[in-house]
Amino acid sequence: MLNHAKKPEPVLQFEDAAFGYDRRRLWGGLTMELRAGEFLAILGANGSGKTSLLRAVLGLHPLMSGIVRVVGAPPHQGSTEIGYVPQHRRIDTLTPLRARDVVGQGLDGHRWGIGRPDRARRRRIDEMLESVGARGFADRPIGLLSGGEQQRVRIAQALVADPKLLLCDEPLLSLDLNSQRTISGLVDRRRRTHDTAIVFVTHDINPVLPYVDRVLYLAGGRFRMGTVDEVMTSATLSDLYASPVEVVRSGGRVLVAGIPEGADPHHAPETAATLRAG
Ligand SMILES: Nc1ncnc2c1ncn2[C@@H]1O[C@H](COP(=O)(O)OP(=O)(O)OP(=O)(O)O)[C@@H](O)[C@H]1O
Repeated sequence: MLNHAKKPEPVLQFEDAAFGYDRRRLWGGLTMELRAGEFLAILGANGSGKTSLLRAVLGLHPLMSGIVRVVGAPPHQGSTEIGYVPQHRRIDTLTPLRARDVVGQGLDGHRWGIGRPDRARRRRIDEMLESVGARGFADRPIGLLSGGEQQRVRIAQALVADPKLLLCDEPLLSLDLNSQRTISGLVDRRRRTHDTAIVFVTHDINPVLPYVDRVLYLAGGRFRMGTVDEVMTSATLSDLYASPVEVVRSGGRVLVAGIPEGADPHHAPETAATLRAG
């Protein structure tokens, strides 16, 4: 019997896409598809255009050329298909919002927010807070929570309207190791339970190493895309940076040394020293 089942539509699609500001091109020639439940990590040098890629997906800035589609349609601001965790900034201690209010903001303008009785809305928010382990501080002012707690709340806000695509911009920045593990684990669980596709910008692959399906690595106007094993190698990164870069797998971690100075201050020189010592 012929199988007429249609291949599911990609959640995110780029076709020969190029991005830049004014006439300055940041990257180009990007063709890729992300399917439901896939976990894509975006790594790369500072200023290589990782956040800009998210801006293109959010419809905040047009591509220079090529095509980007979110669930088959051109991106547009306020899309209900996308949940977004912007780059981490500490929230002011005087912000007069409780954690649950911040999660509730994720429903404003969405189908869950309109015409629903308060009780249903409240239940939805409670479920979301529970799923990220934030019920215990649901009624505390957001500004008084720790960095890791605030980040749980931000993720709950991004997911509460049940998007098909979750974009996270450096969600682990300035979190301790435990919180990094918690946050990465939460994001992974979501894609497993809800088939949400994940785009996760990070300067360190290690906290998400167990979860990542593919890596998109941007540097110097070029990129490489593939599995961790394909991309995180000395040969691939040396080629991308046009300079010798050493990648070593040790104790289940990926250690990178020799990123050219100025290209990525997150990869501090001591990493190289540690590598040589190890
Ligand atoms: N609105 C804008 N107009 C003009 N240039 C911009 C704009 N936004 C960002 N840029 C520039 O584009 C480049 C890429 O910025 P982007 O934030 O996308 O990089 P990134 O890879 O996310 O960097 P980082 O790792 O430092 O967060 C930078 O040189 C930045 O200064």
